[in-house]
Amino acid sequence: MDARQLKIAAAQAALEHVEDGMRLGIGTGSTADEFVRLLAEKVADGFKIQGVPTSERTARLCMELGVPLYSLDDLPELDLTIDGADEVDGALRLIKGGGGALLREKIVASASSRMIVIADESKLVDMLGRFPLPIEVAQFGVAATRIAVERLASRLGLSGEIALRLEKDGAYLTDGNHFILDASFGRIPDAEALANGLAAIAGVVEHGLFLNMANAAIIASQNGARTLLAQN
Ligand SMILES: O=C[C@H](O)[C@H](O)[C@H](O)COP(=O)(O)O
Repeated sequence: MDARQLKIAAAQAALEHVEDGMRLGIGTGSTADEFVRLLAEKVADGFKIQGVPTSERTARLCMELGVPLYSLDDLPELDLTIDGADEVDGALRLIKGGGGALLREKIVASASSRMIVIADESKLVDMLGRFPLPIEVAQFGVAATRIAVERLASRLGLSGEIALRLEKDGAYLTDGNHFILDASFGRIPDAEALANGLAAIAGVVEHGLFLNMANAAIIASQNGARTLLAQN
C-alpha cells in the first residue's frame, strides 16, 4: 500500500464507528479528506449523519461531495469526531495543526463524546516532538508571544527554532485569522507541563498538543489497520 492507500485504510476502519443519525465532527487534513470521501459515498447511499467541519477546507470538500453540514452552534454536542494527527504516542497524546486547523479541531473534539484519530503508522512515535509543534497565536504582539514561548521552553529544558509559519504571500493565517508559530523543540518529555505553560501565555490562542482527548487511534500499516485504545 502506498501512503494514500494507508490513509484510506485508516479512514475505512473509522467509518465502521459511524452510526446512522450521528452528529459527527469532521477533521481536517489529507487523512480526514479520505474519510470525507468515504463518508460521502455512504451518504449518497442514504446514510444519515449531521456533520460539523473543523475547517473551511473540510467544509468545502463536504459541500462538494454532498455531506450535510451544520455549524457547531447549531449542534454544540457531538457524538463522535474523526480526525487525523501529525503525531500520536502510545498514550494517545497528539500533535495536531500541521494543516493549521488546530483551534477549530480542538473545539470540535472537546464538544464530542468521543474522538477517534486516523493515521498511518509513520505518525506513531515513542515520544511527541519530532513534528514541529504548531502554536496558534494572536497577530497582535506576535514577537512578544514568541519570546514568552521561548522563555517557557527554556524553563522546561526545551530548545529549538520557533518559526512564524509563512506562505507565498506572507504570514500564514488560520481560519480564525491568527498566526501560527511552529516550534521545533525535538522530543517533548513532559507534554502536560508544556501544554499548561502554553495555555497560560496571553498571546497563545491554542496549541497543537491534544492530551486526554483521543479515545482511540486507528493506525494503518502494511499489515492492516489496528486500533489503539486510550487507557482512561
Ligand atoms: O491542522 C491540521 C490537522 O491537525 C491535521 O489533522 C493534521 O495536520 C494531519 O494531517 P494529514 O492527515 O494531512 O497528515
